Amino acid sequence: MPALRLDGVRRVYPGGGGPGPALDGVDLELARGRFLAVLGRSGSGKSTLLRCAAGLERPTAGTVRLAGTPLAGLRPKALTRLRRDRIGFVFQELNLVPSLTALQNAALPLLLAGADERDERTRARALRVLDEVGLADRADDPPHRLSGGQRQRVAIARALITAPEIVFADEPTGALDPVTADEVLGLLRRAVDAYGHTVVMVTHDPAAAAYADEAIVLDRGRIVRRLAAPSAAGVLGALRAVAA
Ligand SMILES: Nc1ncnc2c1ncn2[C@@H]1O[C@H](COP(=O)(O)OP(=O)(O)OP(=O)(O)O)[C@@H](O)[C@H]1O
Repeated sequence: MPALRLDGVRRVYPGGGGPGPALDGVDLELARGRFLAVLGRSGSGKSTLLRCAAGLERPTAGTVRLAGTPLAGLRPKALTRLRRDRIGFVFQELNLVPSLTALQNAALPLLLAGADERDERTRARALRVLDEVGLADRADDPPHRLSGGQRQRVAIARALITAPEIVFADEPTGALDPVTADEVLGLLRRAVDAYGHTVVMVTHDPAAAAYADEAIVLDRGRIVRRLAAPSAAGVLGALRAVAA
């Protein structure tokens, strides 16, 4: 069963948006343990695709299935629970909580689900994911004592802590210098290779897309290119072809 499946997904913003639908009949299947990059020009529908796939927005038509579960059939509470327990998010707007330590930030999804912060198991799980991202020694530091790349690594630890079915990342390296971006991408790659996670990442950067197993290019809400084992040059060529 695929980790994610979209059939005929369409998203129209009533009274808003560009000239056509934000998503215009997207079919997509992503197997478990795969890393997908989503590219396309500004306004092509990347973030809308991510939000619909992650159950943050309901498509106007079509179906989204997460590990076989159709999201449309879920009541709001069940959808919230699914998002909390089975999906990891690395979104730029979902920043870390400044008053919490790295460890507490990483543990946040467990704490929100009712876990006790003083519980040794909660602490151990948070330490384990911080260790996975190479930050176990910074567990007690608040975000302001960490660099941008380290903060992004804490955000990845937080996304991984529930062992989610799928991780959605929206421009996870957009604000990072190339070397730090490379580290963060390497980490996402390792999460897939070493721990079997499934990752969907929106990016503008062909070099970032080269870390993925597959890449898709959107144009006006449609998938217009699919690349297997994408190279940076191949992705750039596909983006140029779409722009032409
Ligand atoms: N909340 C909204 N209300 C109205 N229109 C929207 C909304 N969100 C997105 N749109 C429109 O839908 C289309 C796709 O937007 P989307 O944000 O998915 O593009 P994107 O490819 O992620 O762009 P960018 O690279 O600039 O982030 C655009 O025409 C946008 O104006």
